[in-house]
Amino acid sequence: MGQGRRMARKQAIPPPLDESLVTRKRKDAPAARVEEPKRKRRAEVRELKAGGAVNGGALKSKGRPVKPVKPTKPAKKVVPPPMSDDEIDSDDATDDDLVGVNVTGLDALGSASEDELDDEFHESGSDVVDSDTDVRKMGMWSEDEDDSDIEEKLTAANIEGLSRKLDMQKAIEDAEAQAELEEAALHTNIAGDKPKVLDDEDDEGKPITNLHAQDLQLLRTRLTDTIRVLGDFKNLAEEGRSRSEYKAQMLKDICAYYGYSEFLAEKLLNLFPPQEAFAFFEANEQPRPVVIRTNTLRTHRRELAQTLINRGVQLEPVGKWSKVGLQIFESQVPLGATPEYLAGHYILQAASSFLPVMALAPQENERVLDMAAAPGGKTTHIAALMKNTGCIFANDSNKQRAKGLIGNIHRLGVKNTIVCNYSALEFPKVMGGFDRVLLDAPCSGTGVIAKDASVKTNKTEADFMRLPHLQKQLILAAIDSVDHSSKTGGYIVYSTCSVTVEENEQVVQYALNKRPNVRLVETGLTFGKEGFTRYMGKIFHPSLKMTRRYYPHAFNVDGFFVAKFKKIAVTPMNAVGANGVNGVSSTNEKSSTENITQEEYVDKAPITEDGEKEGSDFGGWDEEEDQKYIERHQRAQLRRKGKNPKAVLGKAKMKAQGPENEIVKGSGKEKGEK
Ligand SMILES: C[S@@+](CC[C@H](N)C(=O)[O-])C[C@H]1O[C@@H](n2cnc3c(N)ncnc32)[C@H](O)[C@@H]1O
Repeated sequence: MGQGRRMARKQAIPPPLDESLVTRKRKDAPAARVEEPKRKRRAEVRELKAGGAVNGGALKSKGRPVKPVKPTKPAKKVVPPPMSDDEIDSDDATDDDLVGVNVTGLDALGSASEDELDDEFHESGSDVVDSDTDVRKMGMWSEDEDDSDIEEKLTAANIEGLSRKLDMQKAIEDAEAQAELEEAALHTNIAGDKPKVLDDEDDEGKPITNLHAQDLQLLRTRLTDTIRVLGDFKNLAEEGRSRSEYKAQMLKDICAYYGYSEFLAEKLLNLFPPQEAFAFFEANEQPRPVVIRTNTLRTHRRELAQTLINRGVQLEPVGKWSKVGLQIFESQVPLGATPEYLAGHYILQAASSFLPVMALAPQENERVLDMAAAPGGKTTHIAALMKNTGCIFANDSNKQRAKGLIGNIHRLGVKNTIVCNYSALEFPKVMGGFDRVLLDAPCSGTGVIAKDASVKTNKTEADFMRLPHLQKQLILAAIDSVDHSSKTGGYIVYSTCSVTVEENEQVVQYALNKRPNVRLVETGLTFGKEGFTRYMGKIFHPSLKMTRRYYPHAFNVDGFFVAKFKKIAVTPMNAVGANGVNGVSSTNEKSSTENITQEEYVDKAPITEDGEKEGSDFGGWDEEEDQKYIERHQRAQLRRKGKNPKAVLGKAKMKAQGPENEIVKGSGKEKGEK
């Protein structure tokens, strides 16, 4: 996605990322987005009022039918969100994405008027900006306060103005919504007992082809009516109409209204009950909150927050689940060009991108492989959690993207990482024996449609054959690269920014089938929906419950999937290179893992959030550990040359220890003696 699309979107004040909506059962689909239809309806009404004809042609299923709603007041002096450093994780990402930051000339972040902003800034300024010394004296975030204190104080420090604004906004929105509902009830059949779902033909029986703004609103009404009927079919369905008729109608309307290809719309629709599907499609029309991740190799979150607040950034902690994320509400400075950004104190990173790394829970001094690493959002997070110790191999098959990865590694002060440029399929032949492996796989990007709307139409059936095939081969390579006997690890995390079952549960099931030496384990993540154990006639291993799904409508984060495996034995010889076409067990098939008892494996190394660090800003090297590796390498080299490592290295060691040692420990000959 180029910058243009992103820049064209105004970032309204987003709701906070909500991990409180933890739902263990898919059926408990949250009604969290009940507000959404209202919002959309309001947007349309505003368009209609403004006389803005919405592109009727879009209803012929081209592109997005609803133009982005312009803010009512022009936004001034506010700087928009730059693209995330890790933006568009899908493999379709272009080099533009690697630039990752937006320095100048961007649209406004938020739609508040200058006056409003001035007020807020003054407000926060009186608390924070102008009284820097006071704040520091008070210790906005003292070393010993607990997390909740920290979050409360951060919020209190800059959010007062914001919350007043939100209150006002909410009051206005509520009033508008009420008026609209009343207006809508007059025009539509919503108020009726049994909604008569609209036909595709006009009164004269001719097909309605060229729909305009009003039609679009009617289309939306039909969509919501259809969903209502599907939610209570027995009582609300019209006589003689079947459930599948209503479903087909819903699919058609989703394609027309949101601009999806029928192929993809159906795939996504099948993931949810109708009401939740609607919430998902709606959420894909809204940008996700802008989030930055504090680079704890360089700074603390509280210091970073303080500095950014002083620069006019309105922010708050991303949620209790992360100690390093900050959600940005508004900014008067370009977030991709602040001195702190350039000094590597933070990286722009979607909140959901934190999750795979948190699940991986890398430990200090481990050897970690990041198989598909560019542009490095997750690699640099791993490095921070490892406090720059141990060794990370950050691999990406795309050389251009690997350059962006190197850039981020340098900017963020990562010093324990080696970048390599192989197809990850070549692992473990290139290298194996890792304590942990992250496979953030190339995917279709159906979780990030809000960022890249082209996904709506450019994904074909071929993509959903090609990508899962690649993902399945990659996951086997990831498993085979891990050292099952690692004292601290032996874990593999598989993640995608897609929500399709083909790219997630089916890939995981394939891995379980082909590698009986791995088990799924809990991700350790505190929120997220359970992965599917059944889907459209397919049955997956019950442990798939331990995988986690993230949706924009449920948690206000990008769509994501995270699975964590523990490798418990070497890969059996007969499993190596196993190349089944489809590892998914159908209702009739028995999974090869079904008969294996599911022992419980718990990653004893907990997710060590990197909010607090001790010692130097740059972690440090473990000299002793390094020495061991250097010596091992030297010994191997000497042996290859046909020399006796003991003799050569022993001599060198004595020399290094100084003349006294040479005399004492030597062969009795003093230095210089022949
Ligand atoms: C989802 S993105 C990775 C994002 C990255 N983990 C981050 O957090 O910044 C997927 C990456 O996989 C890379 N890729 C695609 N096929 C690959 C392969 N066969 N081996 C290694 N990398 C591959 C793409 O170049 C792309 O950079």
